Amino acid sequence: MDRIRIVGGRHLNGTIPISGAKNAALPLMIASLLTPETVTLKNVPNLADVSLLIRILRNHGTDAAFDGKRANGHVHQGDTIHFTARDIVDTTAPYDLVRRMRASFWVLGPLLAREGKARVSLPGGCAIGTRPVDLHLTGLQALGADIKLDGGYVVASAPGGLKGGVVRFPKISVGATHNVLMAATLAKGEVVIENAACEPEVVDVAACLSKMGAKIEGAGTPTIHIQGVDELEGATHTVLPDRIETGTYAMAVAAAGGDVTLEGARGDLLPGVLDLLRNAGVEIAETNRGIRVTRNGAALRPVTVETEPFPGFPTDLQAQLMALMCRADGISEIRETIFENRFMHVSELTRLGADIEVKGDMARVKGVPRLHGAEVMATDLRASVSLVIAGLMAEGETMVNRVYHLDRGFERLEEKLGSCGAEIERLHS
Ligand SMILES: CC(=O)N[C@H]1[C@@H](OP(=O)(O)OP(=O)(O)OC[C@H]2O[C@@H](n3ccc(=O)[nH]c3=O)[C@H](O)[C@@H]2O)O[C@H](CO)[C@@H](O)[C@@H]1O
Ligand SMILES: C=C(OP(=O)(O)O)C(=O)O
Repeated sequence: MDRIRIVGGRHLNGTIPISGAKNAALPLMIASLLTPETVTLKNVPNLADVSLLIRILRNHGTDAAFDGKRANGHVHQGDTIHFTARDIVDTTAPYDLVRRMRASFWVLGPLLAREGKARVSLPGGCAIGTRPVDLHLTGLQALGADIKLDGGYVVASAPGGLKGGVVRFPKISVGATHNVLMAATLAKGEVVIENAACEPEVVDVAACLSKMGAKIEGAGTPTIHIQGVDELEGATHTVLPDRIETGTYAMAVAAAGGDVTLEGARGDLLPGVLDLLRNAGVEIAETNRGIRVTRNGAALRPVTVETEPFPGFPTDLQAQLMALMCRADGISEIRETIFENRFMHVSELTRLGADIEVKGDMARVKGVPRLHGAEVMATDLRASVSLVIAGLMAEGETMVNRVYHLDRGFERLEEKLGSCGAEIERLHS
């Protein structure tokens, strides 16, 4: 298993290109199941999750063709991939593939909408809570699907096609919104989704579906109206920049000190996060190239924040913020409201000398004058990168084990940080 070695204390200076968003690319790829024509996606990040989803889609009959760049082995910033699901050859998404990644469960809605049936294993993904799928299932049932659970699989059918209806989610779910939104595009009649997720990735998927001929209004607000159509066609769409990668590198620069431009980043995707960092003493400027993050010696002020659905502070940046606040000048309070078990980085940060006390969903982080390098273990995707951020601040060497979690969501992390002056390397074993 690969490991990442970091020697802390180096400032970061230069430019970091921001990749396409993993959490938009995955549902966009899945949306290609809705049409026999080609959906071309540009700016697809080169991540383990993307490769795994390509395997899953190929299993359903999708042809995934890369533009020449990747094939020639050149360094690239964003792949262009053409997805063509001319015929769905298999409506089963097997356990062995789906268990490794949460988003793979979202093939359920599109397969059901197009083929009238689907058999999809219950999903995996980051182990950050129980992560039920009840909202996905009741949402599809409201569109007329018959759903049974059989041996760890969701077996869904709608032989006459899905129909219009009102789906009112009792709780906001990004994945259930994606699943029902995609399914609704081919329903007979109008579908209204109430209490929908407003995340930019939902808006990006809706934009691509609209280019494919779907009739959608209200994406990005809590109420989405979809007028079902008989069929969808091909389209070309560019994946939006990754706001979680953007926030992560902004916090890395804040942690290490220095001056870095996050190229291609969009400030409008991070409302609240940039202001929170400014209040903590980090200089942030939105420029025509992206977002410039500067911290030159100023002390970090502590923060009080809780995670919330968009436009609130994202749970996917909670671990990174906690790492940063380990060196703040005072006590921060960070509350995790989305996932009940998303504090697994705390014990690893403690190995580096952090002073963190957890009570229920609240972490109280008392800033310390220094962190010191140690051997730590990555437990999930965002927890892993929080350890990298802590390693950049720590004195001496930090070794992050189990970095396969990182490769699910961060493209060329060592190269991006290394090119700005970080002492970081991947050790293959
Ligand atoms: C691939 C992807 O895009 N993953 C993101 C997606 O995950 P994911 O789509 O799995 O997260 P959800 O928005 O669905 O989860 C939000 C909350 O709703 C609960 N819930 C969800 C579905 C359901 O049927 N029943 C239920 O109770 C979950 O347990 C959680 O407490 O949104 C999360 C919240 O922004 C992010 O942290 C993940 O990075
Ligand atoms: C939790 C995440 O991913 P997943 O939903 O695939 O587990 C994430 O992207 O931070």
